[in-house]
Amino acid sequence: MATFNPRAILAGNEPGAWSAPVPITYDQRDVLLYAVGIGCSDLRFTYEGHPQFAVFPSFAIRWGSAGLQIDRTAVPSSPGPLMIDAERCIEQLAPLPVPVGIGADKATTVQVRSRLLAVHPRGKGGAFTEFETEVLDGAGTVCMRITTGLFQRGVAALGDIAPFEGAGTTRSVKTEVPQRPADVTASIRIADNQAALYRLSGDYNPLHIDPESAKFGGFPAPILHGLCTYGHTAQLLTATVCGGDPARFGALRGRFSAPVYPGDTLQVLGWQDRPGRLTIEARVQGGVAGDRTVFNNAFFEHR
Ligand SMILES: C/C=C/C(=O)SCCNC(=O)CCNC(=O)[C@H](O)C(C)(C)COP(=O)(O)OP(=O)(O)OC[C@H]1O[C@@H](n2cnc3c(N)ncnc32)[C@H](O)[C@@H]1OP(=O)(O)O
Repeated sequence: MATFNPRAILAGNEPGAWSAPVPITYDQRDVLLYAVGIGCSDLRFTYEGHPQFAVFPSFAIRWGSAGLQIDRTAVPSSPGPLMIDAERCIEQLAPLPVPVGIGADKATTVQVRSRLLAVHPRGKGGAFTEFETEVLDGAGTVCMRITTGLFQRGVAALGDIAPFEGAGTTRSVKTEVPQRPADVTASIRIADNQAALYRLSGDYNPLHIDPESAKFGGFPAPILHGLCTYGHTAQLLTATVCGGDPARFGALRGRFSAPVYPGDTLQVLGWQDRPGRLTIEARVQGGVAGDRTVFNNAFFEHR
């Protein structure tokens, strides 16, 4: 029977060691493809000839846990479609460098390092694992700080995993949505082929395209990447709250509380809870899975 001891790595509930930084290179095509993958239509993010062409801040989200060699004596795994994205936070400290063209010679390079933050058992034989990632530009400035939360489902049923004690300090937050009407609302229909488009940014998990994999994962149809939901939420908030200015994006955190399907209409609601910060929730009405809250325990910080 597999046993896990995250305490061996997360002694005193402190984060694990940082990985060695890994270089990651991207060009304008990667930036453009990501922007359309999250439903952007603002030319600042979708046209390299725009005078304020910029990398959309959540572009970095794909690098969560980059560089980390995961120790499987500490972190349970669940195979393929049974592992799902659970939470994310991205904090922008400085803009990501903008590549000057398309092709390897025009690409820009950042350094990315990660560390393990926490591993905790969750009911029904599941586990919740969190990592922290930093993205550094060529001058060594930390541009982005990312927290990645993954939910390993069904590990007990699959691997008969012995109960284990959690370790580390979670970054999860609980937020209550006010009863009053939202101060900000924005919505977008997720295109039928959005997951097929988003996966071209590098997340080829078949859960998002192959009906058989979706069935194995317990879903009636392929579900949207959590990071695609996150990106849509981020771009709607940037457009609505920040006038489309990426420099005003501070941080976006939240939990993927229920799956989104291509064809759903995503509605993002925000309640100003203090200057520069909104409590956020995203909802879907109807569709394959009926009315549901799909992104909660969430906030957006802006400048
Ligand atoms: C590689 C994959 C890529 C992807 O992109 S996957 C697509 C994006 N992700 C999703 O669509 C996930 C949507 N979320 C869900 O379907 C559900 O959400 C979960 C299956 C993750 C969990 O649901 P359930 O098993 O019914 O859990 P519970 O009974 O509601 O809660 C059990 C404990 O787990 C915590 N929890 C629930 N959801 C999450 C989450 N998303 N992230 C972190 N923790 C979660 C709760 O708090 C609670 O814990 P406490 O008993 O200690 O209170």
